[in-house]
Amino acid sequence: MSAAAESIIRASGLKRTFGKGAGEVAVLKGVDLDVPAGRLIAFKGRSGSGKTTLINLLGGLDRPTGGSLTFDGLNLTGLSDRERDEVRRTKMGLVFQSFALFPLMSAYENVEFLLRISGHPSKGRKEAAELALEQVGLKARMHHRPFELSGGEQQRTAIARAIAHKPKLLLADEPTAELDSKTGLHIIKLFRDLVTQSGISVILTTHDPAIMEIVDQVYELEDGQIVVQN
Ligand SMILES: Nc1ncnc2c1ncn2[C@@H]1O[C@H](COP(=O)(O)OP(=O)(O)OP(=O)(O)O)[C@@H](O)[C@H]1O
Repeated sequence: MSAAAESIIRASGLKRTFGKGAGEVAVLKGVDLDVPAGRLIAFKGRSGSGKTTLINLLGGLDRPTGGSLTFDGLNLTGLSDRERDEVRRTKMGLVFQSFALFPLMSAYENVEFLLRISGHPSKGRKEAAELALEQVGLKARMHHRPFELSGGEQQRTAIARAIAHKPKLLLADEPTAELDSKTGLHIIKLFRDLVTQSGISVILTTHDPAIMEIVDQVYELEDGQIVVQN
C-alpha cells in the first residue's frame, strides 16, 4: 500500500435536514470527513449531536439532503435506493446497540441466516458462519439461543453476523451501550483485533471515554459538524 492510506469514507459538505418549513431541523450542517481504510474510528458527541444520523448516512440507510459521500471510491449519493441496498448488503456490516438477534435461532443460525438472505452461495456458507463465530470467540457456544447467552455474547453474535460476508466496513451504533463497562471494553478490544487481523474498517459511535484510548482516531460532532479530529 502507498504511504497515503486509501479512504474508506469521504464526505464533503454532508447535510441532513429533517422536516419542512417552520418545523425544519438541520441536524448535519456540512460534515467533511476523510476516513482512512483499515482503522478503528469513533464518533463522539453529546446526545443529539447527530452521530446516529451520520452513521445512517454512511451505511446508506438514509439519504443526505446535501453534500457528497463516497464509500470505497463509490459515489453513494449518486446511487438508486436499490443500488445502495446492494452495496450495503455486500460490502458493509451493521451492528446495533440492541443486538437485534432472532430470538428463536441459535447464534450459528442467526449468522447463517443473514448469509443466506444476503445471497451468499450455499457452498461455503457453513464454513463462513463458523469462521465468523470463531473470530469473535463464540464457536464453543454457537448452538445456544440468545436468551442462553450473556449480553456480551449476544453482541459477539451480532458482530459475527455482521462480518461473516467479509465486508469492507463495519458500522456500529453505540455497540456497548447495553453492556457493563468491562464487557463493553472487551467488545471494543474485539473490534481492535478484527481491524488488526483482517484489515476491516470499523466506525462506531460511543459516549464511553475509556474507548477513546483504544481507537485509532476520534471525530467529535458538535452542532452538526465535525469539530475535533484526533
Ligand atoms: N427522523 C427524524 N426527524 C426529526 N428529527 C430527527 C430525526 N432523526 C433524528 N432527529 C433529530 O436529530 C438530532 C440528532 O439525532 P441523533 O440520533 O443523530 O443524535 P445522536 O448524537 O446519535 O444522539 P444519542 O447520543 O442520544 O444517540 C436529534 O435532535 C433528533 O431529535
